[in-house]
Amino acid sequence: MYRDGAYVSEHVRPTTHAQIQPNGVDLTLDAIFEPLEPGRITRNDTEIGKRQRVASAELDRKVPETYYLEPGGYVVRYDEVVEIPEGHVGFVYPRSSLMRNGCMLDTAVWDAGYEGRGEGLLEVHHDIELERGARIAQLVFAEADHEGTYEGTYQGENYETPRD
Ligand SMILES: O=c1ccn([C@H]2C[C@H](O)[C@@H](COP(=O)(O)OP(=O)(O)OP(=O)(O)O)O2)c(=O)[nH]1
Repeated sequence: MYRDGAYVSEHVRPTTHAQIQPNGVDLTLDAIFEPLEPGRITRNDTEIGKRQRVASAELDRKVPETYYLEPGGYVVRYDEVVEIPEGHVGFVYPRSSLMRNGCMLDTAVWDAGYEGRGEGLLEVHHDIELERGARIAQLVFAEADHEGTYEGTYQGENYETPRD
């Protein structure tokens, strides 16, 4: 069974009322990165290739900061710290407005016990303007059996990353 948005919001911080949806909680955009060098995935190891943070558009000196993105693949970091409670698995979907504008978010499985500010792959098929702090995704929780809890590489990721 999927949990309701109010339950999910107890595990996402900070959360404003506007982020709480009937079936989940919207996640907002913090930073955007562009992969620069090849990464590597072997049988025993994973290496994330060097990447560069995308600067916000200087055009019009928009406040809050706004990113103007041309077609390509970008890695986005969400602003909220997410905690996946035991007995659950998390899934992130794109906000439909993103999709309707010709963009897509590709996401993987969010494991029970994971805590951090996660990332997703933003596919831009058509130029788009995204404000930093805009809602771009929605996190939902499904009840799930599991053996053990998440203890991988990304546990606690970006926890301390300052929001500059
Ligand atoms: O779209 C996603 C999906 C998952 N995660 C977070 C939550 C998840 O629990 C963690 C690790 O994901 P995964 O287990 O897929 O990572 P991995 O590549 O297998 O690395 P490791 O084995 O070190 O966990 O990353 C994200 O930030 N974005």
